[in-house]
Amino acid sequence: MSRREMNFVEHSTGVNGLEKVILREVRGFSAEVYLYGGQVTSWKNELGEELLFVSSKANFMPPKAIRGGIPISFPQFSNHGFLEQHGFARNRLWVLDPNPPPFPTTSTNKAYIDLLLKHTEDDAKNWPHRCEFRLRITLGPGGDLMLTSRIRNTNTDGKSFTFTFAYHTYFAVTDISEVRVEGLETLDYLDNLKNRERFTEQGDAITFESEVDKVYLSTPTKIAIIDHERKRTFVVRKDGLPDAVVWNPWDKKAKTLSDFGDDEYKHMLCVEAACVEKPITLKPGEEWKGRQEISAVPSSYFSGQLDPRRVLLYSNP
Ligand SMILES: O=P(O)(O)OC[C@H]1O[C@@H](O)[C@H](O)[C@@H](O)[C@@H]1O
Repeated sequence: MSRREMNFVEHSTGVNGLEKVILREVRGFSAEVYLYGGQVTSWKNELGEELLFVSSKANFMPPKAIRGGIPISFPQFSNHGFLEQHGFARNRLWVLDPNPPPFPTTSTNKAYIDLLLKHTEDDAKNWPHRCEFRLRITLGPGGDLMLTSRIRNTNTDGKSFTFTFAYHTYFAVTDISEVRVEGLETLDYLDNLKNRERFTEQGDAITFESEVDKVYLSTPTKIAIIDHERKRTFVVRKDGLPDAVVWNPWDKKAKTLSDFGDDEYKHMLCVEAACVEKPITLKPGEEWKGRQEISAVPSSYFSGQLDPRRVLLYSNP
């Protein structure tokens, strides 16, 4: 199919009648986004292989968040505050943004949508602020998936607000015990399993043999997740998001999650571009931007560095 005939953006109905949007690119890549949560729930390569994990037990039913894909933690990461766990953005109905402010750079991407989350009077009871959260989700011609969040303080009472944030990305992996994460070695992290105590990561790349729930601090902008068995490497690139959360519930915790299969921990790993340690403060009228771009490449392309041809070809803004 030629690029001109292609339907890059299709509006459709998903599980339980929830509205979703399918993004497609010419070579066969696709992604699905639910308006509920403003949440990516599928990202497939040109062979139709699913790259994100969504639990077989996920509830696609408000008010619970969808377990898998890319939920958004806002305005509170996890339980680091007095709001509901991971904030409210992941269990609100977003709307299509009819008139998003332009991005400073022009791009020829066609498979994208703009979503908007407006803070309701109801939400304001728990979080007494006004804000506009604009989310652009783009599927690039090379299959890369880009999420850009623009959050603006629209308070009219002159008050600033403060938030923490994460793109809670669930990557699909073949076997967690054969997975390695590169880019976080020797960094400091807060261990959520040890009262957020601060430690320093030792040695080599990170591997997995038990529950992990860590917030790595001030990480490089590029992190690689290597799935040895599938010979696939996910590359996470991030901007405006200094931290990175790594989470896998392992067997015991998995059993306590009602929307997560007992053995599913073997096939997922969350690596989350985040801003946790130093919350962001916005004055009225100010805007913050945070961006995550993920790509999946054959592992042979990755040897400590991204393949330079891909970087040149697909580094879209
Ligand atoms: O079950 P939830 O609310 O989606 O959270 C899942 C996990 O999300 C991670 O980001 C947190 O670090 C964990 O502490 C938490 O358990």
